[in-house]
Amino acid sequence: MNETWQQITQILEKELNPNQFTLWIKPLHASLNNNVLELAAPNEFVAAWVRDKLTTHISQAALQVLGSPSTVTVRSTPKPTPSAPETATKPSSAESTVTVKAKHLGLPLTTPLQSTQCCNWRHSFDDFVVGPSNDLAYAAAQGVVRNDFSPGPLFISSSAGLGKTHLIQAIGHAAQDRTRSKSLTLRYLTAEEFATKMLMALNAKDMSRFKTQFREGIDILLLEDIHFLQGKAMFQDELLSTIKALQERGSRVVFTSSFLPKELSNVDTHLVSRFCSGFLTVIDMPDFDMRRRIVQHKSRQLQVNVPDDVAELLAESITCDIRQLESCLQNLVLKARLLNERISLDMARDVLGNYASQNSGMALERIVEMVCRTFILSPTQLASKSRKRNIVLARNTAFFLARKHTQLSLKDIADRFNRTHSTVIKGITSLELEMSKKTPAGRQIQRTLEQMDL
Ligand SMILES: Nc1ncnc2c1ncn2[C@@H]1O[C@H](COP(=O)(O)OP(=O)(O)OP(=O)(O)O)[C@@H](O)[C@H]1O
Repeated sequence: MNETWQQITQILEKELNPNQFTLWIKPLHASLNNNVLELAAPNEFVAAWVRDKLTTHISQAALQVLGSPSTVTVRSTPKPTPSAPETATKPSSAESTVTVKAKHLGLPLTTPLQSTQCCNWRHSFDDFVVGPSNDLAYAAAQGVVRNDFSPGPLFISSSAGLGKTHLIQAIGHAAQDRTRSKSLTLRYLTAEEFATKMLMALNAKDMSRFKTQFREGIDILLLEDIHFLQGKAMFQDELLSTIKALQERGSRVVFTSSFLPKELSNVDTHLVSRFCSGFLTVIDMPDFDMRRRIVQHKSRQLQVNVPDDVAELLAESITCDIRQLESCLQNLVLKARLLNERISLDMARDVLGNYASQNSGMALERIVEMVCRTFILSPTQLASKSRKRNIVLARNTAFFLARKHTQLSLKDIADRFNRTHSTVIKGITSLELEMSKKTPAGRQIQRTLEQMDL
């Protein structure tokens, strides 16, 4: 195994930045059993970080070396935590197909792109901090699990990093636990993967199997990022038929989206009407108290004691994105551990310096100024009709930030840039798609967004 692991680490060394490689990959020990790459980390903190951030990289490197997909598990050596969650990332490159007993009622099983076990959910209801901005979404998600909810779909919408994936995974996690002894087939994938699977079925002239699998074999369908299907009529038609069939057989359907159904453009009106036929819920920006509780909750998960004044500073500074709040806390804890020092306000200020300071009531002009400075453009170029790649990317970034950091409606943003409302939605969707695929371009966009000093 040593030689195989060495080859895998050589690939990772080229892909990751040197700090990441030294901090997270070098301390790992590996063994390979029955196609499971078992990694041992020196402590739970490193294990959790690797699990959360690097499993996809490691799986891909292992695939290159081994020639076949393997499951990656990460545990800490001194104190193994059997209940620690494994890799259940948003299914950006892999679909989770969970079949509990009575496998698909005798229907053929699909082969997941990556082997994921039924307990590989990364998020649960227990990890979710509830407050005024998300209590309705939380209650609705629990209603889906208890099956005491209206038969229509649940539609969860929010801007980036506010907990959609967390909640939809919590539904999968809880539904699976709850129905362990019964027959239940649960499917979790992104809208983009739905489209890809459909294309593959079309190419293989095997649509009847695709239809059977999606329309007849599923008890709970969890479909992420439904807005990715805007403008894709063929997939929308198929999804509409799928939803109708699932609802007729009493299955539950949950969607996440960055936009409300009424905001979606180029989506069939019948499909929009289906989205609206159940329960629509929006997750808003968390208030200060909730952000502080999230920091405290995540600190307990990381088994560290973060002083109240530090928790308050982080909660005051990062206001619009829980993903960034979490990442900042993890960096702070890491720094304290590496330096073997106590977490202090000074250290927190230092770490916060690497993050965009945020202000939820920010003016659009400030966003335009920052985007222009970052992309080296003038405001006129930004608002121009140019389709040059760099200008389009800058414009989409401005749309995304305006949506996230201002109270402006999509129409207001469109007017400001002399564009239509659907162009703004298309621009935001295209940026999110790149980021969700974690392509080099997507990662670059993510980094740019994090570092923009708004
Ligand atoms: N209420 C919450 N309590 C605890 N953690 C949360 C909460 N909301 C979000 N998070 C955490 O914030 C991070 C980002 O959340 P998540 O991935 O669910 O966002 P999202 O809305 O799906 O974003 P995107 O649209 O970019 O995919 C996750 O690590 C998640 O666990």
